[in-house]
Amino acid sequence: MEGVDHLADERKKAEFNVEAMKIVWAGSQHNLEVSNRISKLVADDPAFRKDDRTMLPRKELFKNTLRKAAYAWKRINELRLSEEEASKLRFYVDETAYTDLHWGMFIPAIKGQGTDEQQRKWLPLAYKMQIIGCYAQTELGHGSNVQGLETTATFDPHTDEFVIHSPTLTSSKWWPGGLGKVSTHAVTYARLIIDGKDHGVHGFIVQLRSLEDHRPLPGITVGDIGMKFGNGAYNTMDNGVLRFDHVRIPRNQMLMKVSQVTREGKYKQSDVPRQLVYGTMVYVRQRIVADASCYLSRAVCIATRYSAVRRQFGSQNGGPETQVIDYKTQQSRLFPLLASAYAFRFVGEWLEWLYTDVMQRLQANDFSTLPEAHACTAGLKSLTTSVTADGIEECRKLCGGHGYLCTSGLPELFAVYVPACTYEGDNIVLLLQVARFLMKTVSQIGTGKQPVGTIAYMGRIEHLMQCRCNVQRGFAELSADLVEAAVAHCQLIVVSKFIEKLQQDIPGEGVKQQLEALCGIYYLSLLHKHQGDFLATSYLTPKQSALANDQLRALYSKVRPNAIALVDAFNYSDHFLSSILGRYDGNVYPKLYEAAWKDPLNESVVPDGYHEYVRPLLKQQLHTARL
Ligand SMILES: CC/C=C\C/C=C\C/C=C\C/C=C\C/C=C\C/C=C\C=C\C(=O)SCCNC(=O)CCNC(=O)[C@H](O)C(C)(C)COP(=O)(O)OP(=O)(O)OC[C@H]1O[C@@H](n2cnc3c(N)ncnc32)[C@H](O)[C@@H]1OP(=O)(O)O
Ligand SMILES: Cc1cc2nc3c(=O)[nH]c(=O)nc-3n(C[C@H](O)[C@H](O)[C@H](O)COP(=O)(O)OP(=O)(O)OC[C@H]3O[C@@H](n4cnc5c(N)ncnc54)[C@H](O)[C@@H]3O)c2cc1C
Repeated sequence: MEGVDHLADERKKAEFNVEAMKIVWAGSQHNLEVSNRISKLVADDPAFRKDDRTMLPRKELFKNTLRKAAYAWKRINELRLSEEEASKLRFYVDETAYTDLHWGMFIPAIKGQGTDEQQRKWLPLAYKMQIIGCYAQTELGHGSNVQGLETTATFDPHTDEFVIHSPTLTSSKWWPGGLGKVSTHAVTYARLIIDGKDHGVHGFIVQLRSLEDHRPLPGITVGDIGMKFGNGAYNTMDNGVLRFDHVRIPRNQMLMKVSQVTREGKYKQSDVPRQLVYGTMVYVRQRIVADASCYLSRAVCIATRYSAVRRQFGSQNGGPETQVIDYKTQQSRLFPLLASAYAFRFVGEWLEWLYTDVMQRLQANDFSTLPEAHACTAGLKSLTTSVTADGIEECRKLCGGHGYLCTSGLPELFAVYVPACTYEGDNIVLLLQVARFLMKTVSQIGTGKQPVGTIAYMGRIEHLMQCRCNVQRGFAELSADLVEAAVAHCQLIVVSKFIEKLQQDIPGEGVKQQLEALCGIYYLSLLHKHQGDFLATSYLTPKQSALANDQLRALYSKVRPNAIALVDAFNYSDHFLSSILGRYDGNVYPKLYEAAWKDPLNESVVPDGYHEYVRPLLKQQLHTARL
C-alpha cells in the first residue's frame, strides 16, 4: 500500500534516540546537516536518476555518466558549493566516473609530490577542470610490484626534456580509471633514466590528448580496456590502456618534491624517504577505509529492512509467519555485519586522524610515524574491503531469491565494490606489508626498543620479548600464517578504536548502550569465528569460549528490537539505496511486482526473436505430433 509505513511497528520498538545516532554516524551535527541537504538535492533531481543503469548498453551507459558528471559540475558551480559539499554531491550521485580519479588521485598526486611551483601551475587548471587527469601507474605486466614498472622517462640534456617511452607490450599502462576516453593528462609513473643510470620509479605529468579536439597527441596510443564484471557497476568508468612512443615532456613536468633533476641532468634526492613517491596510494587507502563503512552499511540496511518484511514458516493458528529477522541464524549472519559497519565507521575516523597527523609531522621533517601509517592504511584497507565485499554478498544471500534481482540493488553494489579488494594494492600483498612491519617490530623488541602506537601491545607480550628473529628468515615459507597474524593485528586495531569511541561522551538516550552492544557483537563474533585459535593457544578455556558464545546470543536479542532504527541511523534516502528490498517504507511486494513490468522484455507480449527462433520449433513439434 502506497504511503503506509510497513516498518512502523519495528521503528516503535527502538530503545534509543535515532536522531542522535545519526549524528554519531555522520561524525557531527554539521556533517549530518550537509549530508541531508546534498542527498535531497540529488534525490530530487531527475537528472541523477540511476534505476535504469543496469539495463543500459555500455556506450549509452558511459555517455550517461559523462552527462551526469557534467551536470553535477554545473550544479556545483551554480550553487557555489564548497569542496566538502561538492564531494558529498559526487558521493550521493553514486556513479563511479572519471571524476573520482581526477579529484581522488590526480590532484592529490600533484599536491603530495609536486613542488610549490608545480602546484601553482597545475592545481588551478585541475580545480577548474580545464584539464582532466588520471593516475597511470599500473601496467599490463606489472601492478603490485611498483618497482618492477617498465615505462621509461629518459632525460635528454640537449633539449631539457624527458622522453617517455613504453619499451615492451607489458609496459603498456593498463587499468587507470578515466584514462580510456576522457583524461587530457596523466600523472604517469616511469623509471627515471639519466645518462644510462636507472634511478627508479618517479611521477611525471604527461599530456595525453589535445585540449582542442580531444585527439591523442603524437606518440600516444590510448583507449578503453573493455567491459568489466557486472551490469552497470564499474562499467561507467573508462579504465584505459596507454602506450608512449618517445613522447617528449619538459623537465619541469617531473613531480619534484621528493627528488629533483637539474638542468645539467644531476639527480638530487631530498632529505625525505623515497617511499613518499607512494604517498598518493597511502592517501587513497585511508579514504577507501572510510568508504568501506558506507558500502557495507548500504548492504546491511537493505538486508535488515527486508529481513523484517520477509516472513517464512512459523505461522500459529493461521496468523502471520515469522519475520526472518527473528531467526537466530539470520541474526548471527546479519548482526555481525551491522556491527562491522559501525566498527569500520569509527576506525575510518581514527585513520583519517592518523593520516592528518602524519602529514603534519612530514611538514616538520618528522618521518618517524610513516611506517606505522603505511602499515595501518595498507592493513585496514585490506581488512575492511575484504569484509565489506564478502558482507555485501552475504547480504544478498540474506535476502533469498529476491536479493539476486538487480532491483534489490545488491548485485550492482557487489560488482562495483569487489574490485576494492584489488585496486590500491591487492589485499594479500598489502597484508604482507603489515606482516613485514610486525616482524620488524618483533626483531626490534629484542634489542630493547619499546614499540608505540598501534603496536605498543607487542611490547607487553612476554614471549615476543625473548624473541630473536631476522625479518626475512622464513618469511616466504610462513607467509600464509603471517597474513593471518596481520589480519589479527588489524582486527585488534578495529576493536580498540571501537572501545576508544565508547570512552567518549556520546549524547542521546540509549545511543551509547546500543553502540556497546554492537561493539560486543563485533569482538565476540570474531572470537567465536576464531575460537579454534584461541583454544589452541590457551588464551581461552572451553568454558570461557562457551560463555562468550552465550553472551553473543544475548547481544543479538538486545539488538533485535533496535535493528531497523540502527540502519535508519545511516540516513540513506531511497534514491541513494536504489533498492526495492531496502525501501524505507518496507513496501516491497507491490513495488517488486510493478518493477517487473517495467523491464524492457515486457514491453511486448511476444518477444523479439519469437518468430525466428521459437515459432519454427513449435511448428515442428506440431508437425511431429500430427505424424
Ligand atoms: C568504486 C569506488 C569505491 C571506493 C572509492 C573510495 C574512495 C573514494 C575517495 C577517494 C579516492 C578516490 C578515488 C579512488 C577510487 C577508486 C579506486 C580507483 C582507482 C584505483 C587506483 C589504483 O589502483 S592505483 C595503483 C595502486 N597500486 C598499488 O597499490 C600497488 C601496490 N604495491 C605497492 O604499494 C608497493 O609495490 C609495495 C608496498 C607492495 C612494495 O613496494 P616496494 O618499494 O617494493 O617496497 P618494499 O621493498 O616491500 O619496501 C620498502 C620499504 O618501504 C616501505 N613502504 C612501502 N610502501 C610504502 C608506503 N606507501 N608508504 C610508506 N612506506 C612504504 C616498506 O614497508 C619497506 O619498509 P622497510 O622499513 O621494511 O624497509
Ligand atoms: C577496477 C580497477 C581500477 C583500477 N584503477 C587503477 C588506476 O586508476 N590506476 C592504476 O595505476 N591502477 C589501477 N588499477 C590497477 C590495480 O592497482 C592493480 O590491479 C592492483 O594493484 C593489483 O595488481 P595486479 O593486478 O598486478 O595483481 P597481481 O599482483 O598480479 O596479483 C595476482 C595475484 O598474485 C598475488 N600476489 C602478487 N604478488 C604477490 C606476492 N608478493 N606474494 C604473494 N602473492 C602475491 C595476489 O595476491 C593475487 O592473488 C585498477 C584495478 C582495478 C581492478
